[in-house]
Amino acid sequence: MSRRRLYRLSVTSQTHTLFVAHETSVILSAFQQQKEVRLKSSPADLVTETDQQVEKMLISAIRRKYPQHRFIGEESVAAGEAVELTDSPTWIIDPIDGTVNFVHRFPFVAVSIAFTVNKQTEFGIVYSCVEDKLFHAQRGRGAYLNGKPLCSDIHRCVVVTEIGAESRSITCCVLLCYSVRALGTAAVDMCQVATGGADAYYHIGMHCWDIAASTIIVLEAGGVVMDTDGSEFDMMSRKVIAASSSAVANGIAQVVQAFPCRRDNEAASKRKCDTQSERAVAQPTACVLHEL
Ligand SMILES: O=P(O)(O)O[C@H]1[C@H](O)[C@@H](O)[C@H](O)[C@H](O)[C@@H]1O
Ligand SMILES: [Mg+2]
Ligand SMILES: [Mg+2]
Repeated sequence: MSRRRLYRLSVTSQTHTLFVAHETSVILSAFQQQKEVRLKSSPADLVTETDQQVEKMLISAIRRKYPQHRFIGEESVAAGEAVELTDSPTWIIDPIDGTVNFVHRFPFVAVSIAFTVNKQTEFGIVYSCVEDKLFHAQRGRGAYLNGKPLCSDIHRCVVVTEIGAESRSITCCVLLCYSVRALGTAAVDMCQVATGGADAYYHIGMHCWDIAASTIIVLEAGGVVMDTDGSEFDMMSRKVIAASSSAVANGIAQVVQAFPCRRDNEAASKRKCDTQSERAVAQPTACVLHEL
């Protein structure tokens, strides 16, 4: 039987510095510059040349070391590559999560990288560039923020969610007795659950590359992740609830009003036409949010 290669994520302060220096200097230097922006699926779903440049840099750097590995990259998929998660070692990359923020210089932009083998996430990294916060986790070895262990214990009633590119279909509901926050980057939004800064995060319509890394960070910090209907989490379903406990997650699942959302690993052509039908089908619902 082939020896299963063990992949270790050794994020030392030196790696942190390396990671920061290498990948995000491009993002940080472009952050203050004028940008050439293109629309993708909606006015809340943008791409810049920096998104594409950083994804190319990451993939070519990893491919030099691991030529057999596979990739699911947000901008490669946007350019027509299929989303296909197999048992092969696979890197799931969002080069800039929070591109709308990046374009508007709203200081929450992150690089999100997850690594899976046999469809199981081995480690995840979310680097919030402007904040200089490196969230990372390796399966079975805990979750960390800038080298310090994370624990998602409950103390507050804060829910993080987003009304992003899917805003034509507002997955909104009556969220009683919660304070609601949204940072504009699904990856960093979800990491707030791992820090204990939020009780829960939920989203319908994001993509696997938005949350593949933050999912393992929440789990390794002691949190739970599930589908918005309370069933088992499926990274390709574009529906997620992350929470500090099953009780909180199930409480959110009871009030989230889902809308139809084509899976990430559906054929691209099907995915596009369904976006149109999703646009037609889903009606914005009244959203009543009660502050504490
Ligand atoms: O396109 P990027 O990588 O910026 O990811 C964002 C999505 O575009 C939004 O729809 C979604 O609502 C989240 O904001 C997510 O972070
Ligand atoms: Mg993203
Ligand atoms: Mg992105």
